[in-house]
Amino acid sequence: MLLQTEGLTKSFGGLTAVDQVDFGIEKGKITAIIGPNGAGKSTFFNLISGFHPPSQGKIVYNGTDITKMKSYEIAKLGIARTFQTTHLFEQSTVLENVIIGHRLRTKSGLFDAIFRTPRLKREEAACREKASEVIEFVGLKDVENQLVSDISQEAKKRTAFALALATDPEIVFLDEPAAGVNPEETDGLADLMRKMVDKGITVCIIEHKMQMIMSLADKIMVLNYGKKIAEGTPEEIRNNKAVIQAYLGGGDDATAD
Ligand SMILES: Nc1ncnc2c1ncn2[C@@H]1O[C@H](COP(=O)(O)OP(=O)(O)OP(=O)(O)O)[C@@H](O)[C@H]1O
Repeated sequence: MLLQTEGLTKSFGGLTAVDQVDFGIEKGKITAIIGPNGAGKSTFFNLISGFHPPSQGKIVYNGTDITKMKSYEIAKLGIARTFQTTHLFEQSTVLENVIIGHRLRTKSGLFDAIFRTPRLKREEAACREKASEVIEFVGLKDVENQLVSDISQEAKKRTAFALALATDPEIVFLDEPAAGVNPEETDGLADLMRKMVDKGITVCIIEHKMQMIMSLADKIMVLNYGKKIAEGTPEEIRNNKAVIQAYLGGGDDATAD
């Protein structure tokens, strides 16, 4: 397993958002995390990417215990995540957004910026090159100089992917990559995820669009009230009684596409 959690738990006051979750993510595969609203999916992502410290349990990545690491240390190991498109700078271009995102993760500090050191110049050139490469990869070359406020929701999603890819990750965590886009655009984003896997990147997604998940994922984990209630192939999950009960019982919208 590329990434493994053991007894992973997060409590917020009296509420256990993630409850004793043991789960493994296999290298080179697409893994999906599903579950009714409030099931703990985003919190699970936040624990893995170091945005919240776990209350209990362990996270092991490539043999390294990352449980207590800070988010920037985890990012350096090759773990990336996307944020909602609302995190993009609307009044900057696609290219600028990707460059800024990349710059935030490179090393030079205020000293370099004031004195325009060779290191800064080298890093700027490398950032531009990398940004250009990932923009091409996600299919946004033709809109790279447009303001984010002027591009479609699908293109914003692709920009969010590009931001994550600019750090050269081994694994990317995508939080609802297809929320708010139409079925055709959803297919395009699914193709992009497959292309990422073909490039050797391991993909883990949270998504409510079941049709997409069922055709895309190699493995699915289902959370409900913070607990893992099932894991398996799409076929196994489709026929799992506990899963059907969780969705029907919760009146969730997850079956709608
Ligand atoms: N920072 C926080 N402080 C307190 N409670 C939180 C915090 N983050 C999440 N929660 C709670 O933890 C539970 C799980 O939330 P989480 O966002 O992880 O669920 P989710 O499965 O991603 O839901 P959705 O599908 O609606 O996005 C919810 O009850 C939520 O209110």
